[in-house]
Amino acid sequence: MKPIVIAIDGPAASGKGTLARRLAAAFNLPYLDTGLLYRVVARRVLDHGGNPADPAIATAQARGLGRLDLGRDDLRTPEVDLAASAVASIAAVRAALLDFQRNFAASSGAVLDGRDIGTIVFPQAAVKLFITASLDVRAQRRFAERQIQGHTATLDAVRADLAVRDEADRTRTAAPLRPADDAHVLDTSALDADHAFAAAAAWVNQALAKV
Ligand SMILES: Nc1ncnc2c1ncn2[C@@H]1O[C@H](COP(=O)(O)OP(=O)(O)OP(=O)(O)O)[C@@H](O)[C@H]1O
Ligand SMILES: Nc1ccn([C@@H]2O[C@H](COP(=O)(O)O)[C@@H](O)[C@H]2O)c(=O)n1
Repeated sequence: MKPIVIAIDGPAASGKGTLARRLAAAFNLPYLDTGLLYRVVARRVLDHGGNPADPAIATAQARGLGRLDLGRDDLRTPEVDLAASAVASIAAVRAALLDFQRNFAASSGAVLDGRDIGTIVFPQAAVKLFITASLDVRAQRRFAERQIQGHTATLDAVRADLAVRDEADRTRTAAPLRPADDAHVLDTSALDADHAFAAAAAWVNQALAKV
């Protein structure tokens, strides 16, 4: 198969990562969760006692990011959720992370998920998907996930965290969250993961038939 890039964007907990991992396995492509990059930058700023909204501090941490940082097990806390959204609104942080994302797909193609993959990182991607679901459905899914992991956050707190991040991600000046003009939009509010995968795989096969 010719290496292709599959770009997947959407709001928090919409199911991007679940879908991206399945597509990567099915089409034999490497997978990058780009949210992790912003989470690592945020984690590093917090570790140094810095303010995630401070452009100089956040950009310095983004420039020093290493591949090993992505394996940290302390990147998915509520504190890091909000700090990641803060560092992600800084244009210089985003610029510092662009090469990493593009290099990731350079030799073999890739599936990447995030907020600006189809609009900024890979505007020429062979397939662009925008995965969404209602706030209530996303909150319920994330809440259930966090309960299994033993977290104590309430459903209301999880919903509030998602709403705050969505608003910040959609309204920022730097690479705001939005579907690319040529993205396939998939609302998974009433779709389980198998049906979401089937719809997305059909779009990928359509695109592959053209390359
Ligand atoms: N179509 C679906 N139906 C039901 N549950 C789903 C579906 N897709 C994903 N999930 C579940 O919803 C939760 C969030 O999914 P996932 O982590 O893939 O979202 P995400 O968009 O990648 O989130 P984030 O932006 O925080 O990285 C997970 O528990 C996952 O198992
Ligand atoms: N391409 C991306 C990916 C992520 N972000 C920001 O990071 C936050 C955490 O991302 P998750 O996918 O792990 O939820 C997210 O809220 C965004 O602010 C981004 O800007 N661009």
